[in-house]
Amino acid sequence: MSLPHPTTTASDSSTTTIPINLQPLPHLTHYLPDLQTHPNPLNQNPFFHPSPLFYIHPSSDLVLNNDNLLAYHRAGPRERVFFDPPRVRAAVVTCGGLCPGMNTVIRELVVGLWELYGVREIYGVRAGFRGFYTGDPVLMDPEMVHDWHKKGGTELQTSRGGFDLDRIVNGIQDRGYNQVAPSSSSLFWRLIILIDSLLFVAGPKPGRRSRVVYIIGGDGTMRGAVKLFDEIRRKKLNVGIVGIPKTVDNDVGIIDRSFGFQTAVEMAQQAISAGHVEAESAVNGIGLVKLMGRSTGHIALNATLSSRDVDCCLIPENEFYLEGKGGLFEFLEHRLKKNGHAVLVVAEGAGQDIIPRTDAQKEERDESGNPVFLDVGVWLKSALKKWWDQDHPDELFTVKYIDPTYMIRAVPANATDNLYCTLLAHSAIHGVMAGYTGFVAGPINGNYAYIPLEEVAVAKNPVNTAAHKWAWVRSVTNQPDFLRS
Ligand SMILES: Nc1ncnc2c1ncn2[C@@H]1O[C@H](COP(=O)(O)OP(=O)(O)OP(=O)(O)O)[C@@H](O)[C@H]1O
Ligand SMILES: O=P(O)(O)OC[C@H]1O[C@](O)(CO)[C@@H](O)[C@@H]1O
Ligand SMILES: [Mg+2]
Repeated sequence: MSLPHPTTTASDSSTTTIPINLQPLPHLTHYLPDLQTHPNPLNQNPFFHPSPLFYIHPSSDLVLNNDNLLAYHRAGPRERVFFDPPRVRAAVVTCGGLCPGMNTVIRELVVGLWELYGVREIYGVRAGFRGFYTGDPVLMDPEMVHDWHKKGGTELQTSRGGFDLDRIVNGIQDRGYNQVAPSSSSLFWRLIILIDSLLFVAGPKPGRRSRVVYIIGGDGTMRGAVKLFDEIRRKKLNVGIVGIPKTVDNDVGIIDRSFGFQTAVEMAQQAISAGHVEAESAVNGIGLVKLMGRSTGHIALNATLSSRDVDCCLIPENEFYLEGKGGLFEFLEHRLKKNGHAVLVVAEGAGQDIIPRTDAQKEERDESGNPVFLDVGVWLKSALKKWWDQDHPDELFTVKYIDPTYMIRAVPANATDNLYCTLLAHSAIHGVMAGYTGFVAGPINGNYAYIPLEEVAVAKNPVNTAAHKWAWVRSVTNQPDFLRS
């Protein structure tokens, strides 16, 4: 199959022919045509000898997305690389909320760059995008990061807001980091790096340093990364930009799922079990568990399916109502009569349209511009009590509200997510080294691919309430569909 053509055709030995649209992927040579290539340093690795099938060849360079029949370049090492590893200066940054596995991705980027490609200058940019123009970067090596995969959070710190494009690009351009890291903080090194920065600004010539920037973050971060990439391309800078999608909510589209999501679902089981125990141990007891999920209910949905203790799962994609026929109160009334207790799981973004709020509350945004939600759990608890007191003033009733919010994301990744993070990091490294830029590394139908950043930044991943998985939830819970008849 010939790859440079965006549209090709694949046919099998039978009669069907499927048109395949190979998504074009930005490459540094698109605006720096004279870049030199080098043999992949993996050829010189003393510990393993790449077999002929080790490198991705044009004939195997394709991952098909079954959902939209688009094809993407396959992730993996290429025979020739567009960076001279000893002259690479890499930066890693983490943005947005926490997610299990962030530290694993950082660790694997450092170890992979160091061990596989021989890169020795790997900087951690502190506290999100703003770290490109404030504070000191940290020089990382395998020894420093060796146990980071066992830690929750991000050792580099993270933040929301602070996306100042000019200052970020200037930060990268003027060497990126205004302070030399500890191991090279002598005046001599400062001078060398200053000269190097001036040469870098002068243009990409053989022997000059190249930058690669690994940006770990969610949908907002990817939108910022697109702007950063566009500006870097406009300025024709020899800087590779790669995004690694991170979102505990699993709200980034195209890829199969985001790292840390499964760990979060696993952690959510503890909250649901506690809600179940509390509910069962009370007369007319309700266990109400709020789980993360700003605009998507994937955590609530998956936690419900795995737990089987849940009577009703409320997600942002499926509007619900409280009173009247087919409403939540009527359903709970039946469940309490039948079982004596009920467990309710609600995603934090659910019901936001029906919670009363002031005009000021409607306008409230966080530093990144995301809407600030009211607490659906607190509101539901109070609404449930009011309803019961009104309809059953003489009967006992208890609502135990459990809000494990940060507990499900501020933990180390589980084994599956750790493996996933490793593959993501290595995929990202191979792609950048091969000269690709402005892309995201991620799995599509189980195969790791390189997807243009622009596509990922706009691709959302809502729960499809018309699809099988939501029908499965409803068959497990038998909850109402909340479609007013
Ligand atoms: N449209 C945008 N353009 C440029 N930068 C953006 C944009 N949206 C968000 N950002 C920046 O991206 C960073 C992270 O964004 P945000 O806080 O929305 O988190 P996120 O990446 O979506 O992660 P998550 O929602 O999973 O926690 C912030 O520094 C924010 O300023
Ligand atoms: O970390 P913060 O700013 O409190 O944001 C919490 C939000 O981050 C997320 O974990 C990821 O977007 C959401 O589920 C949640 O609404
Ligand atoms: Mg987000």
